[in-house]
Order: sequence, then C-alpha cells, then structure tokens
Amino acid sequence: MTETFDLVVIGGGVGGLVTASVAGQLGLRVALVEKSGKLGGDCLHTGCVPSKTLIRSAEIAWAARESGRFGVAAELGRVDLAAVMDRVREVIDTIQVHDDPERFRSYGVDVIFAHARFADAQTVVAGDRRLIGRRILIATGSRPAVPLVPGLAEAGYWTNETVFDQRELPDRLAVMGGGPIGLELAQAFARLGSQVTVLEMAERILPREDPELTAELERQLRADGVDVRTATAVEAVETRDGMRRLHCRSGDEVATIEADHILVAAGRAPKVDGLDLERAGVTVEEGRIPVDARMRTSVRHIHACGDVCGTYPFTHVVEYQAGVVIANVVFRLPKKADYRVIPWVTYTAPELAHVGLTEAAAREQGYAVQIARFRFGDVDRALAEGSTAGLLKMVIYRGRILGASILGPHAGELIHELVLAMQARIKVKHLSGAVHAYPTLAQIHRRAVNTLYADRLYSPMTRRVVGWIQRLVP
Ligand SMILES: Cc1cc2nc3c(=O)[nH]c(=O)nc-3n(C[C@H](O)[C@H](O)[C@H](O)COP(=O)(O)OP(=O)(O)OC[C@H]3O[C@@H](n4cnc5c(N)ncnc54)[C@H](O)[C@@H]3O)c2cc1C
Ligand SMILES: NC(=O)c1ccc[n+]([C@@H]2O[C@H](COP(=O)([O-])OP(=O)(O)OC[C@H]3O[C@@H](n4cnc5c(N)ncnc54)[C@H](O)[C@@H]3O)[C@@H](O)[C@H]2O)c1
Repeated sequence: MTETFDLVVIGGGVGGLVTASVAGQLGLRVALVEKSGKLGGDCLHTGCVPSKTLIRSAEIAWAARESGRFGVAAELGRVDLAAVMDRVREVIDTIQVHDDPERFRSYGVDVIFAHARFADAQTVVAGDRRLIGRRILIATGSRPAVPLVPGLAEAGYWTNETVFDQRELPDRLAVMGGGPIGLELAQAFARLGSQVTVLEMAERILPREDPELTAELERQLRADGVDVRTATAVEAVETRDGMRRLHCRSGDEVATIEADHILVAAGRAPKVDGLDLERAGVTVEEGRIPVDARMRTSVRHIHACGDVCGTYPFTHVVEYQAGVVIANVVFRLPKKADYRVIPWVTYTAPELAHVGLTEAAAREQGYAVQIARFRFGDVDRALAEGSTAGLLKMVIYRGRILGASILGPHAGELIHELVLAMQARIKVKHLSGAVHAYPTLAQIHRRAVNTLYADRLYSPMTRRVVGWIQRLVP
C-alpha cells in the first residue's frame, strides 16, 4: 500500500513525538513509525526517567544512613531492589500515559508500529506500507556502545537497557565508564548498598566538564564509597564460578577487579543501521548523521534530530532541535539551531550543572575572561542543609557570562538563573543588583558576582572618594 504524507517521522522518542504532535495538530498529514511497540524512546523507558527515579531511592537510603548526623538516627532496613524497581516502573507507567498512541492519533498522526527503512529518498517502508514523504525526519536515537574487550560478551553485562529490570542488589558492581550514565548509576547503587568500582579510561571522570569541579566530585564519590579508578583500561574479562574478573591496566600497573555484575556505560552509538540510508543518499559520518543548522541531512528534504546526530545527546536538546525542524518543515521558516546557551546536568550528589563555555574553552577561543567563584560552604542555606560540598564558577567576559558550572546541592535547578542571564545577555551586575531571598542556595549567584566588586569597593581609591563625599556633602 503506497500513501503520501506531508511528513514521515521515523522514531517515537522525544524528537519524533514532539515533531509529529505539533505537525499533526497544525493540520499536516503525518505518519509516525516506531519499531519498539511503544512510544517514549530512551528517555522514558531506559534513560532519564528510570535513572532519576532510581537516584531518588538511593538518596533516601543515603539520608537514612546519614540521619545520625542530623540528630534523628533512623535505622536503614533492608534495601529491596525489586521494590525500588517497581517504583521506577510505576513512574514510567504514569508518564507513559502522555505518550499513548491514541493521543497522537487524535492529533491526526498515523502511528505505525513497525521497523522503518528507506526504499529511496522519498519512500519509507514500514511493514507492508510504503510511505511517501514530502519531508522525512529521522529521530532514531542511540544505543549503548559496547567496547570490544575480550571476554566481556561471554561474561555478560548490563547496560541502561537492562539495568532497570534487575531485582536483586549486587554485592559488587563494576561500572565501565565514568561519564554521566556511569557515575549517576554507580553512586545510586553504592548508596543502595553495593560495593561499586568505576573504571574510566580517560585521565579524569566527565572529561568534558571543568576539571576543577570534576576533581571535587571525584572526591565526593569516593567519600560515598565509590571506588573511582581513572586512566584505567579493562583489558580482558573472565568468568569464574559465576563471578566476573576484570583485568585492568593503569599505566604500568595491572589489577584484577572482582564483581558480581558489570554495567557498561561507555558512550552511545547512534542508531543508523537497518535504515538503508544509502538508498536515500543520506550521508553517515563516524556512525552518526551530520546535519546543518536547520537540521537538514545531506538530502535537503530529509531532516534528522536527537541522539542519531550525535551532538548534545540530551532530552532538552532533542526537544529544542525538534522545534527547529518544526519551524523549517511546518512553517517553512529558515530557523537555525543555536547552541550558545545549552545547559546540562549530571545528577550525582552533589549535582554538576553546566552551561556555555568552560574556562579552558573560553581562553582557547581567545577571551580574556574573569572568573567569579563562590563555595557552598560559605552559603548559609547550604550549611543548614548539611550540603556544603562544591562551588559555583562563572566565566565572565566584559561583564557578561560566557559559561558557568555549578557543583553543589540542587545545581540543576540553580543553573537556570544563569541560563536566563546568558540567553538574555544580561550583565552580571544585574545578578548582583537583584535581591535574592535569604536563606536560599540561589544567593550563591549574587555572592559570586560580588566577589568581583569587593576589591574595587574596598580599594584605597573608593575610600578616598568616600572621604571627599563625607567632607564636602553636608
Ligand atoms: C541512562 C540514561 C540517562 C539519561 N539521562 C538523561 C537526563 O537526565 N537528561 C537528559 O537530558 N538526557 C538524558 N539522557 C539522554 C536522553 O535519554 C536522550 O538524549 C534522548 O532520549 C534522545 O531522544 P531521541 O528522540 O533522539 O531518541 P530515542 O528517545 O532513543 O528515540 C528513538 C526511537 O526511535 C526508534 N527507532 C529506532 N530505529 C528505528 C527504525 N528503524 N524504525 C522505527 N523506529 C526506530 C526507537 O525504538 C526509539 O523509540 C539519558 C540517557 C540514558 C541512556
Ligand atoms: N544527566 C544527564 O543529562 C545524562 C545522564 C546520562 C546520560 N546522558 C547522555 O547520554 C550520553 C551518554 O552517556 P555515557 O555516560 O554513556 O557516555 P559518555 O560518552 O558521556 O561517557 C562515557 C565515558 O566512558 C569512558 N569510556 C569509553 N570506553 C571505555 C572503556 N572501554 N573503559 C572505560 N571507560 C570507557 C569515556 O572515556 C567516557 O568518559 C551523555 O553524553 C549524555 O549526553 C545525560
């Protein structure tokens, strides 16, 4: 059966759903093809939602363990991973209601559950249907990249696709990869009671983040009981009596880590296979689909967004890119994606939030920047909360923020004041001038900026000026 559509969307994750729902509600003839049998994609089923729900249970376990420090001394009973994962499932099911296929059908979207592939640049084959699209969107996401380590496949491992199905807490867990997925899950399992080792190949955890903050986060993770080993490569894995032995090398030193289970969190691979992209003439580079600023692939009427493009693989970025696709496809406006102000957050404890340029990136680009820093240990609310680790670091050029990183309590919430300031190109003097309620963590923004003015305010010159005013003005 051959049918014609204004827009054919491949992939029912964030990118595909946002685009299809808006285009459908605005009257375009839209087909949405999803192969997994359910809508929602990685974020809902195996990504953001389950990980953040698991982290919440881990926080509760940690709070019970630490309660004595707050004068409440609660007893932590047995951690029941099955019950924790049941709660994860409940949260997914609650959110899944928003992604009910019937809801999309009510918007006029033809939702098709099938594997999609290209027959040519205009035609997508989905089961026994041939969908001709005036425009086509590829939003097929990514899957875990699994390193080629001898013995790993035979030993078996978890990824984000299987970890949330587990029912028993492992005594010992080895995590390959010290990126956001690895660290969030490593700390969560450690807080729930597993003995966790993180094996990171690079010199430091979260290599894309500011090293000043990641060094402090590494110390915090260790204090939480996570054994973090950087510059460590897993060279081979063997299984003995059901136990995994990971043979690792760090420089000249070799070590063997024993674990009941291995979690692989070593990066993502865009899902481009099985799409027959060559039939459509869509270019694939280094395993991902490159796009221009209008989210167009090498074939102008075929767009791509989200993890399949391999840049900024975050839900909020996919959503933003879908907006660019909508502007171009639905409104035919030449809107371009602009990544100047993109925040992201790693949900460890403390959280690490970032937006814009790091200090190193700004200096590399030739900006003579000023750095404003303030530590949570000097913020009264952080003291009251008992969460004093971490700091705010702001990268400032000619009075405006080029970038900022926050390591600290609720950093993911706090960063948005700076996101808005950057987006609106507000000068930092306005952050300092804005009254911030006491005692809030948000005072850290104002206090960081004030450190820049302190030297000038209390300088001999200002003292002289004040002296003249006092003498001259009655
Ligand atoms: C553990 C984990 C935690 C994360 N936490 C966060 C977080 O806290 N914050 C954040 O911003 N981001 C987070 N992310 C990243 C976020 O989940 C992704 O960036 C986002 O889900 C990507 O959306 P997408 O639409 O590009 O792809 P997906 O959501 O992966 O959707 C792609 C869809 O396409 C379908 N598909 C693939 N191939 C075909 C085909 N040939 N035919 C038909 N359908 C197909 C797939 O089945 C899937 O449903 C996390 C990711 C992981 C793995
Ligand atoms: N909070 C969030 O927003 C959030 C959370 C989780 C994931 N995500 C998204 O998902 C993406 C993927 O996350 P990720 O953590 O899997 O990937 P990543 O690429 O960010 O980090 C993977 C880490 O694994 C290391 N590594 C690679 N191969 C290795 C090996 N053989 N042995 C040991 N270490 C190895 C890399 O050096 C890197 O530090 C992230 O870039 C992020 O955009 C976001």
